[in-house]
Amino acid sequence: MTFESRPRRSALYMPASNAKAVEKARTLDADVIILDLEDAVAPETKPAAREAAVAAVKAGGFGAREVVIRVNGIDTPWGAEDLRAAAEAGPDAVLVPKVDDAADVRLYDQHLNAAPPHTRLWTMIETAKAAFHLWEIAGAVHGTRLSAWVMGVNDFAKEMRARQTPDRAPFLPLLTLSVAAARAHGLTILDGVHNDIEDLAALEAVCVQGVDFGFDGKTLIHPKHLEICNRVFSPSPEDISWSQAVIAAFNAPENSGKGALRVDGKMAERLHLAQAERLVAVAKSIATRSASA
Ligand SMILES: CC(C)(COP(=O)(O)OP(=O)(O)OC[C@H]1O[C@@H](n2cnc3c(N)ncnc32)[C@H](O)[C@@H]1OP(=O)(O)O)[C@@H](O)C(=O)NCCC(=O)NCCSC(=O)C[C@H](O)C(=O)O
Ligand SMILES: [Mg+2]
Repeated sequence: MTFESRPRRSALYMPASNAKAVEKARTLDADVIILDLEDAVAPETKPAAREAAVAAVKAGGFGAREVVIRVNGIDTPWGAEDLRAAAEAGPDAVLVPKVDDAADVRLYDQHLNAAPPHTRLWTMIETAKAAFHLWEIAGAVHGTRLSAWVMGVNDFAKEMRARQTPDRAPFLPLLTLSVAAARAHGLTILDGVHNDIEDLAALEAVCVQGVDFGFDGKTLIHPKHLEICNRVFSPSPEDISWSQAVIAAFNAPENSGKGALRVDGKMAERLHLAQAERLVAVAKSIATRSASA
């Protein structure tokens, strides 16, 4: 069985113009670093931020962390040059904002023609229009570099004029359908940011909610959020030991040909075996990642 087991529990945004934050990112326990050129950067600083992002990618030093550049939209004064520069720098991925439909994905993909093959296309899901084109946007994975979605709950709330309540009730349909569309097309999907820097209990609650939804990880805006996010999005010791027991049970010769088993007092079917194999693979990649940090 093949599946993406690379950990993407935490993806930390920072303004690419903030040299101190970018330097700090090389030491932080984030699976993904997102060098932002879009909303975190003021218009007058955008060209300098672009240069800084390119220089940071070229300089490297991020270890096992994936490095992503988030560009400005193609309909802005900076988008085309951001895309050209990002393609030339060749980060792990280029994250594009405010995608409305599959045509947008294909357009951005064309702008990355000159990028090296390892550079993937990630898109934000954050517009009201996108909410009605999730299936088509995810389907654009075929024939393009698209490989991941990132939820942009701040922009979505702005467009909807919705309030960001602690239970995120206004966004539950979008979050569920986005995970379903992403899974159906084999995309990685990361949850949106938690804006309150200091309320770590609320952060933990939304991380748990993100895991419950099936997200692979969460985007973050502050290093303080990393420990909680990494912990919550890692398989727990109990999950790992249950998964190992399920794998062992299905591998036992006496169980060959059986579809359903009792494991530690619970029913396990072959669909649980597939889940268990994935969870153990994810746990192994997290352990490998931690050992190399
Ligand atoms: C939100 C912040 C502006 C807060 O900044 P500040 O109050 O200055 O932070 P601290 O003083 O607490 O910082 C302590 C140290 O940590 C470093 N730091 C802070 N934030 C980051 C970061 N994101 N990455 C790396 N390092 C960081 C500081 O440099 C301090 O270091 P030291 O002095 O050595 O102790 C700030 O946190 C920030 O800019 N965050 C990121 C904002 C951002 O990128 N926003 C864009 C993405 S969110 C979004 O747009 C989502 C989506 O599109 C949607 O629509 O929802
Ligand atoms: Mg946004």
